[in-house]
Amino acid sequence: MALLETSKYSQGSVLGSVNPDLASERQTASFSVEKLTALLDGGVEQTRIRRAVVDAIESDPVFSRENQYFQTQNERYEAAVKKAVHLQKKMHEMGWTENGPEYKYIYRALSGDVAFLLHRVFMRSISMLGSDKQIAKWIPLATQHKLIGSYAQTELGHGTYLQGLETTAVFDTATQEFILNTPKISAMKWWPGDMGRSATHTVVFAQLYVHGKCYGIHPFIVQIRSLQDHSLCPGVTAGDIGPKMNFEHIDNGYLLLKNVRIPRENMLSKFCEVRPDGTYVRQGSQKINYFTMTSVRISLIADEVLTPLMKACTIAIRYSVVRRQSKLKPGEQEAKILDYQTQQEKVLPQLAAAYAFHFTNDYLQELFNRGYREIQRKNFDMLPELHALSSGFKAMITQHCTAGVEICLRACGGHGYSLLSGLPSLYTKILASCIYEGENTILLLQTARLISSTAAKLQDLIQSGVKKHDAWNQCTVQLVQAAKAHCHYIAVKNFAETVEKLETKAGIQKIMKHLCDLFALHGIFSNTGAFLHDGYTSAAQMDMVTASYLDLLAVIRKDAVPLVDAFDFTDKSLNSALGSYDGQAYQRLYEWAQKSPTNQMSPAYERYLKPLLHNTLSKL
Ligand SMILES: CCCCCCCCCCCCC/C=C/C(=O)SCCNC(=O)CCNC(=O)[C@H](O)C(C)(C)COP(=O)(O)OP(=O)(O)OC[C@H]1O[C@@H](n2cnc3c(N)ncnc32)[C@H](O)[C@@H]1OP(=O)(O)O
Ligand SMILES: Cc1cc2nc3c(=O)[nH]c(=O)nc-3n(C[C@H](O)[C@H](O)[C@H](O)COP(=O)(O)OP(=O)(O)OC[C@H]3O[C@@H](n4cnc5c(N)ncnc54)[C@H](O)[C@@H]3O)c2cc1C
Repeated sequence: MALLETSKYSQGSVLGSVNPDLASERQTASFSVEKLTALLDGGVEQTRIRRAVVDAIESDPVFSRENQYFQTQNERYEAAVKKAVHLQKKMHEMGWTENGPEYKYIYRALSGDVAFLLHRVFMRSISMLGSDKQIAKWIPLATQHKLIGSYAQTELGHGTYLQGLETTAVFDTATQEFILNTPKISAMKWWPGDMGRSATHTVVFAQLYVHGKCYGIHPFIVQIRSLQDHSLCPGVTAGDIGPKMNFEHIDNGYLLLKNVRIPRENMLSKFCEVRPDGTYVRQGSQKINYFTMTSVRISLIADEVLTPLMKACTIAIRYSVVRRQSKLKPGEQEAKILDYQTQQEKVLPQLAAAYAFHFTNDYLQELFNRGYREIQRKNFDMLPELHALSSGFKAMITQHCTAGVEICLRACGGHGYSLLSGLPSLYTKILASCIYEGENTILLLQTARLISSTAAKLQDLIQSGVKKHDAWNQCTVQLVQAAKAHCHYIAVKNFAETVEKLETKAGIQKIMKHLCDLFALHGIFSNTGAFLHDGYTSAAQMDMVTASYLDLLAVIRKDAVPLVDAFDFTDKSLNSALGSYDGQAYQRLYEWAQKSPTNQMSPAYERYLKPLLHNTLSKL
């Protein structure tokens, strides 16, 4: 086997040679991988900065994820806190700052395996909903980690229906304080990240009461643990909610409040305020207090949703060219599984979606920044559109990418089911994105409030005497579908417009055009019924769609490995025995399995197995 020059990204003790089945795939790229990486990063300089951050993080043993698959929840949490604390030192050492060019690459370089995730959402809430005075007081403390924050909105009894939240904040004019209570078990805050063991403060969302009148949900800063000894503050009960499907590194917790008093100044008051005499004043929609969610629904797409799909595509496609199984042509050697059309039809549409949503994310971020600038000028006109788009795209993209990661996992057969492939962890983590920051169905229904076609049915039902809420409920399945289609259409349109503007040099525009066509055709191919039902396409046209779709699979298959190489993930960030740059999957699986604690002698032998076998033995 030729000892080919391995990428600087290959790791570990394996021979160090690239699997020739993988090497050959890199020799026929129709485009410049380096130029595509630079396009994804937004320029050559951005690629350089990102790689420098990756090198600095991955060369530091504290950030290693090598044993991650063998750790308990407690070990994962402790390691994540250690990394979060060490990161502060690292940032200082490297001269990285929150506003510096390196900051946005740190989380991706850590593969998100770091504590205090909700501390960032805590800070985002204060930046967006706090007055200038509150920002000046709390943001420096949070930036320097002189406190650790959380975001406590969801309760045991309510996550979706915010109007139903039961935590109360009653204004006491005499003492100029709010008194916070979670009056019954269903009011207990449940799920807030960093709440279980880390946070000293949190933003609590509670129903505001002044002089007996309820003003709806508002955000309040509450200290929950002592800054001296981390003991719980008076009236506060808090703890960890226990084992989860993933996010073992984050201490999701619960919070009970019993007559906890906080100063009037602790209600976040950029847009809503309670004056000393109890007068309530608000600027703009009352929903402005939901704005943190709107912003996080867009912020989470890149790191929590696109990166996992890109990693899953990288693992599944590299594995699909080193895994040979069964004979495609009699008499020849076993085929690479990526040569089977069905394998192409599994993984290549996911690859196209990863590129499509990368460009969708750029579009959303730009739209959000424009809307946020207006809101900062107290012009709330864009708020409804921002809400509708952030809700719809968060739901559509998380749903699409979660399904895509699962397809990549299943496309790797038995080895995909091993934690050592990296795929199960990617899947169980991305799955949560369909639930948190707004369960997807709910969010699609928010978008669907704009959808005209089903409005007609809604109108007919109401005119026929059906009550409005019943009529709405009887249309929700179609509304959800319509909202998804609406967002998918925008994603296709945006991808096509982006491709139009790409440089033709280096084969970039051509390969992006193929991916855009595949993404669009896959959308039609997967929803044949809807397109035929509406008379939008004829059966003959649908045959053309199918033919073009399947032809494109064979075309893109030739560039599949260079297309995932362009995502530029190091072996350490993939943390996958199947997806390494050198394609030595079998050697890594075997090598990594030896590290598993399950290969140390278990007490089960002496205690149970040996007596069983010997007892049986004596009878033989
Ligand atoms: C900070 C850096 C971040 C970096 C990235 C970090 C990523 C980290 C992610 C990983 C960690 C995950 C952490 C998870 C945290 C959470 O999950 S926090 C909790 C999230 N919870 C939710 O999302 C709750 C979902 N429910 C709702 O949003 C609302 O209840 C609802 C479903 C939208 C309904 O609203 P409601 O007021 O209850 O009733 P309606 O009648 O439906 O709406 C009334 C009108 O208000 C408008 N509206 C609703 N929401 C908004 C909004 N956000 N913005 C603007 N407008 C809104 C709605 O459209 C109605 O308007 P009209 O039609 O004009 O009446
Ligand atoms: C990993 C993770 C981290 C989280 N972190 C945080 C955090 O840091 N802070 C925080 O506050 N919360 C957090 N959450 C909670 C999360 O925001 C909620 O779980 C989410 O908003 C969904 O609400 P729910 O759990 O009440 O689901 P429910 O609303 O009970 O959903 C259950 C089902 O009911 C359906 N349903 C509900 N209402 C309607 C309706 N009107 N019409 C049709 N169907 C409906 C839903 O579609 C869904 O199928 C986290 C959750 C997870 C999984």
